[in-house]
Amino acid sequence: MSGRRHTTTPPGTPPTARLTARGIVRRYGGIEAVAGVDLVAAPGRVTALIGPNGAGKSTLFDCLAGTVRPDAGRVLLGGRDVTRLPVHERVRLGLARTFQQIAVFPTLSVADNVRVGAEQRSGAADGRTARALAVFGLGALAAEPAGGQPTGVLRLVELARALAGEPRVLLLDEPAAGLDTAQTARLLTVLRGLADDGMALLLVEHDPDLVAELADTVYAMADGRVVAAGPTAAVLADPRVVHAWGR
Ligand SMILES: Nc1ncnc2c1ncn2[C@@H]1O[C@H](COP(=O)(O)OP(=O)(O)OP(=O)(O)O)[C@@H](O)[C@H]1O
Repeated sequence: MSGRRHTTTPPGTPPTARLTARGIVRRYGGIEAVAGVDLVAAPGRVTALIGPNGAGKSTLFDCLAGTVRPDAGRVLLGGRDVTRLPVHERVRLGLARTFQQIAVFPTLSVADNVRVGAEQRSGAADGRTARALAVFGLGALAAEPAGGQPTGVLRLVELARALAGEPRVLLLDEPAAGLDTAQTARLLTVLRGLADDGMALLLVEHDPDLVAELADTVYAMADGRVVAAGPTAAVLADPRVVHAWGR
């Protein structure tokens, strides 16, 4: 996933970037959905955000992606404060995301869905579209309408669309949901490869086996706070995580 020359990333911007959350707070009425969270998603690493339902994972994720504005705290992308930047500006700086609820354009072809991601950057979108389709083995379905595809394929289309913008930081909300065993295996290989090439990956994930296999670093949240953070094996064995996650 090289090809910075194809992007509109501002000149002098390094090809890799760290995503940092500092003291993020987000309230809904009387609830502190996120109650002061620090987090780093580093280049070349897969970072997982885990925790029980209602822990605040999605809210934090949305604060990082730009769809929710935090009440306090800062979001830094490659050292730049993006806290007040809208989603499309963060995308331009190299941030991409996928959604828990699959969001594809059903009337567009598989390829045109992926092209939407490729066109987030200037330059030849054809090449980026073709590469992203190939990464997920979607070439044979390129001309088919997305609307008729099974959930597993749609999940891959969404991932390919995020990848087609050649992001520096990729946020993934339960990326393997709806995938079969073979698709999940392929996904894990692709995601590992992206991290090994220098991308920073942050995923919200409920499946402990997937986290154990893929993540380098884990942040465990409960009640809006990080209750444990560090290397995957240590966090997954932490009694607070076992208790809060109900494992
Ligand atoms: N738009 C909203 N309006 C009101 N309350 C919200 C809103 N979004 C989230 N909350 C509340 O904030 C808290 C954290 O929710 P959030 O969805 O971030 O948790 P989560 O860890 O992502 O849960 P899940 O794993 O079920 O997706 C919950 O108490 C939830 O009800």
